[in-house]
Amino acid sequence: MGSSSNGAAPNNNVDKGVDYANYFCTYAFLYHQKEMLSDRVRMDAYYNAIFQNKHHFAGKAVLDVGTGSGILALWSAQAGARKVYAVEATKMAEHARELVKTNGFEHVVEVIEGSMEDITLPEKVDVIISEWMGYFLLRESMFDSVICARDRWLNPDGVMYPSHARMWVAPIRSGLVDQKKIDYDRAMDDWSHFVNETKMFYGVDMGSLTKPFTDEQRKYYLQTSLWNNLHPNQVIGKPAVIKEIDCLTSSVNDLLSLQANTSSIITAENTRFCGFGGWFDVHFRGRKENPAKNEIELTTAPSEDLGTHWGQQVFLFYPSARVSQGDNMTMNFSMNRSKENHRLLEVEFDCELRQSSGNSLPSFSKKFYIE
Ligand SMILES: C[S@@+](CC[C@H](N)C(=O)[O-])C[C@H]1O[C@@H](n2cnc3c(N)ncnc32)[C@H](O)[C@@H]1O
Repeated sequence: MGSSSNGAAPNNNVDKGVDYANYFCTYAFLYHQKEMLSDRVRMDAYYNAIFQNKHHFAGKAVLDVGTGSGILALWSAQAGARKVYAVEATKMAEHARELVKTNGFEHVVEVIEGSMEDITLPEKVDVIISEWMGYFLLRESMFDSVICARDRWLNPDGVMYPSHARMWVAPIRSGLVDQKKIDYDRAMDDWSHFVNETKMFYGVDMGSLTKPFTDEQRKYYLQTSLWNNLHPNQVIGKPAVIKEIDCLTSSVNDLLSLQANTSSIITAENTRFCGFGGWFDVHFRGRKENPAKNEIELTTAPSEDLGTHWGQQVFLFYPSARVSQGDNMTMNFSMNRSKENHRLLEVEFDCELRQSSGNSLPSFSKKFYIE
């Protein structure tokens, strides 16, 4: 990432072996690639973005950052690309190479096994395509690698696929808030029995470990965000955008620490506020000088029919609070990367609820881990 021109390169000191074990290794399995390839919302969005905008691909050089099975590289070739460089860090590159061969595009797609940050291409490219989005958009921090690729290899008039991204949060109701408290209480009851029995039967007092065990369980059950497929009727307030990203210009520095002050009007009548749901969308718009003919959106918002494998991240507040239509929730949102693992995130909400009557409830805040 050394040649990044407009962003810091904070991950130069990441141990590659540890990063492989923690992150890349799952992508080497076909079952994991299949999960992404079976996500119809994701597949349709990328497919339509490419085939409804063939003018961006026909006769062009394309770079697919993190090609996985090679699907986006193959579609780019089918849409008429002159050359596609398909870069993949894991051994999945071998399967991608096989698919390129059996689908008859060996003369166009070159699969390169290696990390995007380390490899060299013989030319600059007209298009960078990548499916880099993690849970709540930025988990996995893979967009860093796309930024690195863009700064090194994209022609000055090149286009990014996707071109834009947004992060959203909204107040929600969810029965999970009670369930997680019950699970936590059970785990702590079980610990009490365990301490008593260990003392009684084996003569050792484990009581001094109650505090660290409590911290551990509290983090797991009450302070870690959850994957969930929310139904739209669980969203009880107006969703708010907390971050907008222009993939052509944003830098790694822009993503290291996010802050947003925003608010949401409660839209549901007399209900429970249980926390926040978070999701993202990405857009394929080309660039101003070379726009898409058909703009495509890929959204991971709560949906009645087809969800995505990203679902939504749910941040639960216990106990829940009664809210009513017209109440105003103000939020101070911040998000940082975990110090232990730059691919994981820590999120903090500072909130205040002003009721439609004019009363303000005491402010509340909570920190969550996205693991
Ligand atoms: C979310 S998957 C997408 C796979 C495929 N493009 C698709 O859309 O089905 C991301 C892929 O990028 C690869 N990857 C992530 N960071 C990379 C990097 N810095 N260099 C090369 N490959 C990378 C992962 O191993 C994984 O296979």
